[in-house]
Amino acid sequence: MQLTPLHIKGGRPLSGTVAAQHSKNAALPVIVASLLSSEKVTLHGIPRLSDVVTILDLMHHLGTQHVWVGENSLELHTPEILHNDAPYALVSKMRASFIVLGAILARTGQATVSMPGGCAWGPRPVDQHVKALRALGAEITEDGGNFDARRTQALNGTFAFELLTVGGTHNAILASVLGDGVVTLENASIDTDVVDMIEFLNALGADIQGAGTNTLVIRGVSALRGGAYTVIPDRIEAGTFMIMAAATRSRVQLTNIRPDHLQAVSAKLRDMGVDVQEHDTTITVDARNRELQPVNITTQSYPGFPTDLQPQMSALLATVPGTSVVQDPVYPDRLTHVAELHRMGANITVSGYTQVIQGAKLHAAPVKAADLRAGAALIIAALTTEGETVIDGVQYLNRGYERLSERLRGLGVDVQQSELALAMD
Ligand SMILES: CC(=O)N[C@H]1[C@@H](OP(=O)(O)OP(=O)(O)OC[C@H]2O[C@@H](n3ccc(=O)[nH]c3=O)[C@H](O)[C@@H]2O)O[C@H](CO)[C@@H](O)[C@@H]1O
Ligand SMILES: C=C(OP(=O)(O)O)C(=O)O
Repeated sequence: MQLTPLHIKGGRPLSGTVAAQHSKNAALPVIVASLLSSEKVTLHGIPRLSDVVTILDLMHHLGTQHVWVGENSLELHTPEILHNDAPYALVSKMRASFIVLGAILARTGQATVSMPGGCAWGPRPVDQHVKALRALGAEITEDGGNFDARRTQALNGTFAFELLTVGGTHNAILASVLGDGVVTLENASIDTDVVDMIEFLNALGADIQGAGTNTLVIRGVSALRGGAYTVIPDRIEAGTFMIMAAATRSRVQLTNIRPDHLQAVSAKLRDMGVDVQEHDTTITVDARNRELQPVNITTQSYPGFPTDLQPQMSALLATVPGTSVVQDPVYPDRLTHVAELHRMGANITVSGYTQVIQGAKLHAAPVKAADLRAGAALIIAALTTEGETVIDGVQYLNRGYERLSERLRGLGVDVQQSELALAMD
């Protein structure tokens, strides 16, 4: 869907308080995990995002009935799986959809799921998802861009991931929860979004030990019951607002925060000279009257500095005098923001996954987001300029930021856009 561009007039500080939304990347797997129960599940803290609409379309195809029972609360019910397949048209829109493979396989013993579509910034393989399921006893064939997975008995045994993968860990857990097997996953992801899905599944009666460590032990159970669960706050969205406050030399308070999930971001902003104060569920970022310092950043799996905040941080550093080096080995091609920042006067040299950034004063320009976090980076850059920046590609922002222009306005940003009316039913 093509949406009207954002028009942002920057050059003035932000102020006030913004409540972080609940986590997109935790909500999506929790929604998918509800497929493992035939009973009703109520989820709170589901952000109203286009990615949520996409996953609900796919769930509808699989046999899930859903109803919004509050602004951010969703009731899901999958009495039975009506279709064992996730076709390309539904999976290609969003890579996270691929984890329905494990869930359908667990519930029915057979699943056909299309290979996830190529992402805006480069290749994102699923070899570890497939290796894990095969090692645990599933038969998987690949034909015409589809994976066909079958199991004749419950998954069982041990698999050690060759690298840390959030989605691969989600998929292997989902495939192992039901049945009479015992699965051990080694070198599993300790990402907050994996821990959240495990806590949700355990609340429904699953037996998964080791959440937040690299070794997970999943003892299969015969069925999951229904229940209610609240998804964690969105650390990436919160981090985006923190970086925005630093870039505009402002003081902003964030509520609905898990400060422990944002340690790497808080530490980097403090290294730059920003005052970051943490309380139980709030963070206050104060960069007023500060001369920020350049820093070097290398992305890592959680709890390291997240790749999902790399473009935003690069935009901030593009305005900070001195030389910063930003490296993103997690997604070496995640660089679509760079050419657009160049249009705004940024001095960024790219070599492989390394950006060498010389801070400069940016100016307004028409720019285009090619993916979600690149769009956020362009907003951050626009807020530092005096003129009006027109940002196209708004549909990507609606994948991950709830009511964004309204919330930016709440912080004093001069932003114009026809608000997106998402079809959320
Ligand atoms: C919807 C969602 O939650 N998306 C997040 C999730 O994506 P996603 O779950 O796709 O990311 P992964 O953690 O799987 O990817 C991490 C690294 O492992 C590699 N890899 C992954 C799987 C595999 O089978 N083979 C392989 O080589 C990837 O190319 C990447 O270099 O975690 C990423 C890393 O924190 C975030 O950027 C995404 O926002
Ligand atoms: C990259 C992201 O999402 P996805 O993995 O769905 O592309 C993201 O949330 O930044």
